[in-house]
Amino acid sequence: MSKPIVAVPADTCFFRETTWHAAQQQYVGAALDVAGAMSFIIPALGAAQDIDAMLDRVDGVMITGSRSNVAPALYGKTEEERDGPFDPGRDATTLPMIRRAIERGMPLLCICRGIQELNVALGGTLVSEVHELEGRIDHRQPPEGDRDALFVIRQPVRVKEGTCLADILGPGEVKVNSLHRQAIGDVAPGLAVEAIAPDGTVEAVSVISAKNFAVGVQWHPEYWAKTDETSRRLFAAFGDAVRAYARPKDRVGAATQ
Ligand SMILES: N[C@@H](CCC(=O)NCCCC(=O)O)C(=O)O
Repeated sequence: MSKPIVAVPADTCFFRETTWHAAQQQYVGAALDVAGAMSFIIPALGAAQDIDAMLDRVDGVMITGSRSNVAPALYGKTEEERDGPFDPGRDATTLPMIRRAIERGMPLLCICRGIQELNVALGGTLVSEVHELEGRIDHRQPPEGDRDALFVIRQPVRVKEGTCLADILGPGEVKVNSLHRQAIGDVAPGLAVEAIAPDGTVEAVSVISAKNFAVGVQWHPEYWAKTDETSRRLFAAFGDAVRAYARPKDRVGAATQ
């Protein structure tokens, strides 16, 4: 059986005087090395693309983190300067892809911005500048250091009993990294909260009606997926789901050879 393939929606980036559609090495590398899945990076071109035609050709969807934020208008909020930076092309691609992947029963892993997109896609809201909210801790990346320092494993989160995540990680406390200014506000109907930070910030959710693995995490399991057991287990579970989803299609392929 060839390695399964996951769709990875790109960020819109601008460098060398032009626009690129890109995904970071840490995500596609963890998908290949730990989940055992190849990545098709999907341009952030929104409705101009046939989402179903793309999903027909993959075995799962991984929504990555990004420094950009979901447009506030998508969750009924008036836009403020502090809500940016934005990536409307990514929003226009990820939100319909998330909804369609769930409807089709495809494995779905949403990371950091990805959990925020999952929540908005299903009707929830976000809060900005979490660290300024009463009783909340600072979830932003550490103020300095190299990339390893920014993604250091440092924050406790509690995985709730009886959840999808508890089946993968075990219930109780795990340590994660944290690099986000926004967080889930109103949890979307159809999402179950699976893990929370000590200040009550939602750190993981799952799709209640999902016919497959459909999990969002606010932290970054991709970064230490090879060496951190909590991170590794999450990516391994995603890979198992993607391979199981691919198997029937692989048999069809073999049958027609
Ligand atoms: N922009 C959102 C989501 C944060 C996120 O995905 N961070 C990852 C970026 C880290 C990096 O790649 O440098 C928020 O701030 O909440």
